[in-house]
Amino acid sequence: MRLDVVGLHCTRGYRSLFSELAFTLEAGQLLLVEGHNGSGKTTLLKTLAGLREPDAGQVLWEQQQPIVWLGHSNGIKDDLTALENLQMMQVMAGADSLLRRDAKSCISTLERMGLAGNGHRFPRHFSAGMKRRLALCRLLLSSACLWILDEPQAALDKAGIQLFEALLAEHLAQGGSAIMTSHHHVGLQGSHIQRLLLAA
Ligand SMILES: Nc1ncnc2c1ncn2[C@@H]1O[C@H](COP(=O)(O)OP(=O)(O)OP(=O)(O)O)[C@@H](O)[C@H]1O
Repeated sequence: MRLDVVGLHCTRGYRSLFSELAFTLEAGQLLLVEGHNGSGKTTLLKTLAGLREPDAGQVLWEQQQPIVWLGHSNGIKDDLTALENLQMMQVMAGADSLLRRDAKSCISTLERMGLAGNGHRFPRHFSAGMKRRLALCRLLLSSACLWILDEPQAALDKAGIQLFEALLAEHLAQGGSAIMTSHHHVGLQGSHIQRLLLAA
């Protein structure tokens, strides 16, 4: 997988957030997008995910690939149980046939995310951190090579952050890539990590 960003320019209202932005992301690499509130991180991530058009420039894929998108909103349904939410995530990730949906993998995913025993509960009764853990289950249920994550650690406790970082490290070690924002310290290190500071 290879993603090239060339001459990217985005405005919001009358304000230019960034221009002539360029970078390349390859298999196994993580891009950390940093910057203060309002500097344009979410706008950049949405543009990279194809959820909004840039004002100029291009986002080029070597080969169009499925992605996992996780924004500020958890994208979970309060009126479905946690397990039903996971089944929905499996379908969204491409398991469109009833036969391919796998209840066992949903249960083990909940266990891995520290939500064992909560499968038949409704997320409307979950804490904010539990909802974020449920949302992060989509990372385990998808085989997409690129994760685009907007403040994935929001609302997570220390154990939740460690769990997320372990998932991310595993994904990168397997040749996956990720682009994420964070106002928290990210405890991963190495030459496969790039940083991009937006300073609008
Ligand atoms: N729908 C919108 N219409 C007009 N301006 C917007 C809209 N959404 C965001 N903006 C503006 O775009 C700028 C960048 O917003 P963005 O959400 O990308 O910032 P951010 O770096 O992700 O911020 P934060 O760290 O607070 O999440 C801000 O100045 C914001 O006011």
